Amino acid sequence: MSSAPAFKPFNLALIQLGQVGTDKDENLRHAREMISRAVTGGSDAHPRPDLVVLPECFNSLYGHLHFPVYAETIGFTPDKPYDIASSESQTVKMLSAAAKEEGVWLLGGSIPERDAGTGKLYNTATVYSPQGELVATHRKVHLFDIDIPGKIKFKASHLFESETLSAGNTLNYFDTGKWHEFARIGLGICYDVRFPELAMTAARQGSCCQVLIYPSAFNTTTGPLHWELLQRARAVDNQVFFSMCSPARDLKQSYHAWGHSMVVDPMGTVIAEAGDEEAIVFAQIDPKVLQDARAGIPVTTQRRFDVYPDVSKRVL
Ligand SMILES: NC(=O)CCC(=O)C(=O)O
Repeated sequence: MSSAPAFKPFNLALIQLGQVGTDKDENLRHAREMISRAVTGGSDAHPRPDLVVLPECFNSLYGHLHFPVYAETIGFTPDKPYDIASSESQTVKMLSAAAKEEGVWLLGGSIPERDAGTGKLYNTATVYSPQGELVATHRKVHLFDIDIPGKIKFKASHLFESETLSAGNTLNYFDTGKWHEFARIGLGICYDVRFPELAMTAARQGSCCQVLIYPSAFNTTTGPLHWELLQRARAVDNQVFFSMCSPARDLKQSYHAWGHSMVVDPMGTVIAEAGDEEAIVFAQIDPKVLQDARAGIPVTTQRRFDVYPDVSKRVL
C-alpha cells in the first residue's frame, strides 16, 4: 500500500481540440499552437495552468481504419528513463518539446501506438514533466465496441475499436515531481469511465490518486445521456476530482465527438465545462473541497467489507 501523496492547489487546462483531420503534421502543429495558447491564455480568473490536457486520438482521425495508418512506436517501459532523442514517435517528440518549452505538465491526450515487439496496436495516453521527460503512459483498458440499435453501432462498424486495437492491461497514474508537487493523477481513456472498478482502484487505498483525468471522445448519441453522469458518478463515489477532455465536434468527419470537456469536483459539482466547439477550459483544483467532502461524508471509513468485497484492493 502506498502512502497518501501530497495534494496542493493547482490549475488545470483542458484543450478541446478542433481541426483534427487527415494530415498528421497539421494536427500536431495545431495541437502545439493550442498548448501555447493554453499556457499563455490564463487570466486573473484563470491563472497559468500547471497541467495541460489534450483529448483522445488527437493526432489521428478516430476509427479502426485510421489507427494502423497513424500508429507510432513509443517504446516506454515504466521505471526506466526514456530517451526522447532516440524515440521513434514524432508525436512524443513534439509533446516532450512542448512540455519543456512551455514549462508545464502535459497529459498529451492519446494516440494510436504500435508495440515494437508484438506489432499490436493500442490507444495510448502519454504524460510529460515540465522538463520534457515522458513519465507515464496508459493503454486504453476497455475498448469501445458498442451497438445501440437505430442509434450508434461501433461493433463491426468502421469505428469498432477492437477491429484493430488491443486492450491495455495495466492501471496507471503519475505523480507530479518534487520541485512542484501538487497531486497524484490517475489515468484512463474515454470508455474506461464506464468501468467503476478502474477509477475505484486508482482513487482508493491502492494508490490514493486525488484527481482522475481521462482523454476522451464520446459521441452525440451517448454523450448527452452519460458524459456528465459518468464523470459526476466517478467523482462522487470516490470523492476525487474527475475530468474528461474531448475533441471539438466536427460534423465534416464521420465520428461526431460530443465535446463538453469537463472538470467535476469531489462533491459532484461541475466546476468547468466547454460547449461543442474548439475551446480551452480552465479549472482551479482546490484540495480543501476533497478534504471537506471526505470529512463531511465519511464513506471512506464506513465501508462494510464484511458485507461485500473490496474490489479496489489490488495495488497498482
Ligand atoms: N472513444 C470512446 O471510448 C467513446 C466512448 C463512448 O462514447 C461511450 O459512450 O462510452
